[in-house]
Amino acid sequence: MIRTENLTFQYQSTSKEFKFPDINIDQNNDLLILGKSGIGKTTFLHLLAGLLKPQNGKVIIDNTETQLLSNAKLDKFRGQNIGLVFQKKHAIQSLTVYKNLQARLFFSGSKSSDSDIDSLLDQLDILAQKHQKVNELSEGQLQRLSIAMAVIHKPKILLADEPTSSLDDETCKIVIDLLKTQAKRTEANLIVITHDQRIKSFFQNQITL
Ligand SMILES: Nc1ncnc2c1ncn2[C@@H]1O[C@H](COP(=O)(O)OP(=O)(O)OP(=O)(O)O)[C@@H](O)[C@H]1O
Repeated sequence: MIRTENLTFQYQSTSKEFKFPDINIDQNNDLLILGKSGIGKTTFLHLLAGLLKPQNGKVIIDNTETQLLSNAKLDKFRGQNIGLVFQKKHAIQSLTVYKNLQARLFFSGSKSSDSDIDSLLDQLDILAQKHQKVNELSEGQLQRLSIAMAVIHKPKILLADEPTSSLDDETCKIVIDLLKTQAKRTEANLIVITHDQRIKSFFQNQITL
């Protein structure tokens, strides 16, 4: 469960103050956040993830007000409870798919059996690439690995930043289906931010910034 109250944010070097609408998502629900380029979608997502701290307002995940946590506690909380699918891929290039997932588990302080890892890679159709290095993967396989890395530790909240903007229609649908399936599997709230109008029909709950 995630909700926000009266969130505002201002980058240090600028005079513009962002004011974000309140969101309130119950367990197992998804939300699509739409908005044109530059409106503040990534900024909002970073506030939800605790990568930025708001000037005012609250971000409440389960019963934790994350903006009140110290930086160290926030890092730990994020590592355990939040899965992030970014536009830029965060895997370590020189390591294999499997080693990247193990590293992700290590940093989140969670455990997963080898058979669970295999099952996830199989669902994402990259099991054959398990022992391949990241720099040997195709773009589509990299995208699937970034989803695997975002969900391997079974986060409560799965946040995706423009996961489909560079994809063709067919792959776009596959990626949204994968995100939804994985969110269901871990009983996570899925929040997707995008300017990609194609994915509107996939989400019941939507807001526009
Ligand atoms: N670190 C920063 N310092 C100052 N201004 C920033 C910073 N990051 C983003 N901005 C500005 O804040 C505004 C919102 O940026 P943000 O990335 O949140 O928008 P967005 O809606 O995600 O855009 P896009 O769809 O193009 O990715 C933009 O005008 C951007 O230039």
